Amino acid sequence: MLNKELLKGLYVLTDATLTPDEIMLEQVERVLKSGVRVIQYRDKYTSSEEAEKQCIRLQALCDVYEAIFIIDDRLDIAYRIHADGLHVGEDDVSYEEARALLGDDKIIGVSCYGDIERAKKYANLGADYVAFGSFFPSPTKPHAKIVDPEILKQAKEQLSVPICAIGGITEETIELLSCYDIAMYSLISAVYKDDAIEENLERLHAKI
Ligand SMILES: Cc1ncc(COP(=O)(O)OP(=O)(O)O)c(N)n1
Ligand SMILES: Cc1nc(C(=O)O)sc1CCOP(=O)(O)O
Ligand SMILES: [Mg+2]
Repeated sequence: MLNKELLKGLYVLTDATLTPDEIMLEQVERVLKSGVRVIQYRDKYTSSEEAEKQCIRLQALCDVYEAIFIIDDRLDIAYRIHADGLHVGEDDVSYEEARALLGDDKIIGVSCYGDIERAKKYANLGADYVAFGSFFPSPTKPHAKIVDPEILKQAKEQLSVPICAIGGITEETIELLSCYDIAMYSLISAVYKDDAIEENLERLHAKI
């Protein structure tokens, strides 16, 4: 049975550039050994066949650490490999379709950008978390629209599901969000910007 209580703290995503397949498993295991318990595979380019093989490896690794493994966008792979969960955005498969296929026990997160009404809609439909952002310029997603962090205050007041922030979150910017007392902070480059993964995570953990 999935432990949805683990939906808290740092939520670390993979990246086609910063975590290439040949070193991804080793990097993710270092992240898990540092105490992170929510991992996401996010890759827009790899073929479905190769992505599925990598997701099988990542799910097995997360199982060893009793961590949650979520796949971005790719409902077919999440279903076929019985992944812990899926993350969907506005241009992806619908939340409703994903929930119908994956069932109630799996975790489904929804991107809500700067839209509190979208978050309320999907939280009411049963989304297990909602993600807002980007709050700061993101090296990984430079064209993402910047969102006012005040939406996190509204979300805390109006939503009862775990709230997640994403976009340009670093050891400097995370301090600007910690006052909102949200459940999860999603990040990529602040962790994998260099090979000092453990030190990067230690500094980030100290800020939340
Ligand atoms: C936790 C979390 N939040 C946001 C995203 C963004 O996903 P992405 O597929 O890059 O963009 P959208 O499809 O949501 O517009 C994510 N992967 N994880
Ligand atoms: C995957 C993603 N989604 C975003 C959104 O705004 O929806 S920003 C983003 C990239 C996050 O990477 P970094 O921590 O390197 O900024
Ligand atoms: Mg998406």
